[in-house]
Amino acid sequence: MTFHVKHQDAMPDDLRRRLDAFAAILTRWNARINLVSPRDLPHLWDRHIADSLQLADLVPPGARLADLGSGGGFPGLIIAIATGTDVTLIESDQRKAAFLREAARATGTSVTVLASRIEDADIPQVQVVTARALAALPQLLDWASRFLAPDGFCLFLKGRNVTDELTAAAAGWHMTISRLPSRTNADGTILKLGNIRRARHSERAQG
Ligand SMILES: C[S@@+](CC[C@H](N)C(=O)[O-])C[C@H]1O[C@@H](n2cnc3c(N)ncnc32)[C@H](O)[C@@H]1O
Repeated sequence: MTFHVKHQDAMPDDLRRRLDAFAAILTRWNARINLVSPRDLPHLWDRHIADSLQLADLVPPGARLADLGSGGGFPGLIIAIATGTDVTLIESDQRKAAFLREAARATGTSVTVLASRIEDADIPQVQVVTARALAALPQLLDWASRFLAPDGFCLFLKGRNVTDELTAAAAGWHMTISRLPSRTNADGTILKLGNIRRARHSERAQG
C-alpha cells in the first residue's frame, strides 16, 4: 500500500520512519474504526500529522503533557513520537484507546493511555494540556483546569470560530492569550493559554 505522506525536508530519518509506521498502522485500523475520515487518508500528513507536529516545538523540555480526546492520536501521540515528552492520552472510546496503545507500541513510543472520560480521569498535574477537534473553548478550559499545574498552559488547535470561542470563554475565565497562525491550515489558529483562572462571578455560579 502507498501512503500519500509528504515529509518535511529537515526531518531526521528515525522520526520519519516512526511517523511512517504510525501512518501505516492508522491506515490499517481505519478500515475497522473511524480514526480519521476516509477522505482524509490521502492527506494524512498535511491535515493530521503536520498539524499536530507544529505543537511539538511549543512543549518545554521535561514537561508532562495531557492530551484530551486523543482519537487517532492527534495531537498527543504525534507530539510524544516527535519529542519523547511524558504524554497521557485520554480517550473514552475503548477501541480508539486500543489503537493508541498499539500505535505507541508500533512506533516505539512510551505514553500512558487512559481509556476514560475526561470527567472521570485522575492524573498527576501536567504543565501542558492539548486538544484538537474536541469541544468549544469554555468546555476545554473547564476540563483542562483540573489537570494543569499553576505554571502550566494549554495548546489548543482551533478553526475559524476561534474569535467567538474566545469571547464566550472570557465570560468565565481569566487567562493570557497567544494566537499563533497555523502553518498547516489557512483557517487554523494555535491558541496558547496561560495563567488560567476561573472568573470570580463564574465561581459563584458554579456554587
Ligand atoms: C472529533 S474526535 C478528535 C480526535 C483527535 N483529537 C483529532 O484531532 O483527530 C474527538 C475524540 O474525543 C473523544 N471524546 C469526546 N468526549 C470525550 C470525553 N468526555 N472524554 C474522553 N474522550 C472524549 C471521542 O471519543 C473522539 O475520539
